[in-house]
This record gives sequence, structure tokens and C-alpha cells, in this order.
Amino acid sequence: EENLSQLPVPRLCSRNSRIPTNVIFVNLTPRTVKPIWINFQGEPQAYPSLRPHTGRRMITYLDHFWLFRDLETDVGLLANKQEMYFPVEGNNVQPIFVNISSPEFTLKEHCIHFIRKIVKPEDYRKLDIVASLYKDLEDLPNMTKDLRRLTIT
Ligand SMILES: CC(=O)N[C@@H](C)C(=S)N1C[C@H](O)C[C@H]1C(=S)NCc1ccc(-c2scnc2C)cc1
Repeated sequence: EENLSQLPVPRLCSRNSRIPTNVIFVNLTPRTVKPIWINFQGEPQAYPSLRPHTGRRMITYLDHFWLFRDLETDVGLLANKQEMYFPVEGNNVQPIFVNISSPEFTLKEHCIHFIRKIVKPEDYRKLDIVASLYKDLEDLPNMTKDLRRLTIT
């Protein structure tokens, strides 16, 4: 019986449904948000960024997938409290609000994010901290990694 772990990870991709839906991306964060559309080939495609506390009314389609990232740090953000957004029903009257917010980070995650802002990666290992934190600092936010995790779970 073939070894399942050798099979390629299936690619999450939007389906070309052509069923439009009106949405409003609302950036509730004090950060600039980069919307990412996962295209029909499963490749992430960046859309124009949203400045802090701004909204953008736009048209997307049923069975299309979106992720949202902090433009500066690539930290993953939430859309309606989820890691991934996809419109569920075509609605041509009431636009659907997509509220983009920041996840609730632990104190440790806040500290990792802060240290990354003030210390260059080549200097992480000069810090007098426990070695396991070097790995945490070096495990930078990565959309491809998140996309793979989201695809297989
Ligand atoms: C046939 C089909 O579905 N083509 C895709 C490429 C289309 S039309 N898409 C993919 C996504 O569902 C969004 C939709 C496009 S390109 N809608 C127009 C559009 C343009 C700009 C935006 C944004 S996002 C942040 N700022 C703007 C202006 C959002 C949607």
C-alpha cells in the first residue's frame, strides 16, 4: 500500500464560480493589511493594501479564498476571526463585511515580534536568552507555511 506521506500536498485553490458577491474588507487594525487572493492555480496573489482603520468595498466570488497579512511583518491576521476567508453565498443586495483583526497574541509572541523589530536576524544569537528563543525568533511568519498548514488541516 503506497506511503501516504509521499503523496504531494493537495493545493488549495479558488474555483472559477463566476458567482459574484459584494464584500467590504474592513481593516480594524492599526497596521497596513495586505489582502491575498489564492488564485485558480493555488498561487497567492497580493491585492492593494488597506491602510490602518480603512475599508474597501469590492467584488469577489463564491468559492474564492483569501488570506490577510500585516504588510510590514507578514504576520497572519484574521478575517471574521478565521485565518482564511471565503464568501459562502452570492448576495447582490447586502454587502458582506469582512472584519480584519489581529489575533490575540501571547505575551511571548508579542515579545518575539518586538525583538524582531529592534534586533537584526544576524544578531539574534548574541542575545543572552535561552537558545530555544533563537529558534522562535528565526521562525519568521511565512504565508507559504501557513497555506500548507491550512490546506492539510
Ligand atoms: C473570473 C474571476 O473570478 N477572476 C478573478 C481574477 C477576479 S475578477 N477576482 C479574484 C478575486 O475574487 C477578486 C476578483 C477581482 S480582481 N475583483 C476586483 C477587485 C479589484 C481590487 C480589489 C481590491 S482589494 C484591496 N483593494 C482593492 C482595490 C478587490 C477586487
